[in-house]
Amino acid sequence: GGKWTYNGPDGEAHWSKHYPYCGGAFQSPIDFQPELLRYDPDLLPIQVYNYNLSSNEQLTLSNNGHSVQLSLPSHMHLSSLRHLYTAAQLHLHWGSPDILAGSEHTVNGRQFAAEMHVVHFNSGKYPNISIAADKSDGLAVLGVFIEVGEFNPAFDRFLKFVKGIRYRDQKVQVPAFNIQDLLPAQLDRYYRYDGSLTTPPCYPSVLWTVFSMPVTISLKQYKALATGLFSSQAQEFDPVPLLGNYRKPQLTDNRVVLVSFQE
Ligand SMILES: NS(=O)(=O)c1c(F)c(F)c(S(=O)(=O)CCO)c(N[C@H]2CCc3ccccc32)c1F
Ligand SMILES: [Zn+2]
Repeated sequence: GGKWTYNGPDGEAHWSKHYPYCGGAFQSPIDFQPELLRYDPDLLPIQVYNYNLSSNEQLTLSNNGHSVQLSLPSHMHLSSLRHLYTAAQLHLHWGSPDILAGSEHTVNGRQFAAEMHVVHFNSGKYPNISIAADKSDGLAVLGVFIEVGEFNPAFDRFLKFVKGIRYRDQKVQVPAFNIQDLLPAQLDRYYRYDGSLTTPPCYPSVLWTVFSMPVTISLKQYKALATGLFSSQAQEFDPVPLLGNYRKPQLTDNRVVLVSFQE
């Protein structure tokens, strides 16, 4: 799509000029404030299928100018939801090298260092993600909060290759690995609400599942993300660092956030 950024004249306050949904209702991310939360005992633990990819498969790691993105094969899917959702890609949102705050969703005002999104589309109803992207039941995204702490070997399976995708539109092939190792141990504790893409075109088409348990990566791993990437192309003169690629929390429009846990 057109050019949009996270700051300046094309920043998020201006997105709705070219992408009307960005100024609409049911936008994401949101702040999970205690008074919005309602426990729902019917929320089952998330079940992932075929996330354990074999290492002789290859995945495409790319810099799309807005994030670092890892393509995911179509035999990976989520099952415990009303429809069958097939994986498409995962990407991250992060802060800056000195400000370790870059998650999109926040918990009672607390922003985590980063956030990973695993994007799936409703393959039971739609042939591909582009068709599904603007349908109200089109997408299901898993959100994972990331804190800085212990080194994370699973994240290093792709973070160690970011040197090869420093500039926009660069891609590298990386050996596949068990994508479930990127998720927190507890898949039964999560926030659930209806929202949108957090980037233009901001379609209100996402069933959000954000795990309450964060994962950790080391400071060195975080810095690889926050200092290693540019949103500009390799041949451009003034390189634009890719950092702070998170949208601020949006109005809740009296939406209820269901939680699968009680304490
Ligand atoms: N935070 S988020 O999960 O809402 C989200 C993003 F933050 C994000 F950056 C992207 S993107 O494709 O990398 C770039 C802009 O669409 C997508 N891409 C999705 C949205 C629609 C679409 C269509 C085809 C392929 C991927 C996507 C996304 F769903
Ligand atoms: Zn995202």
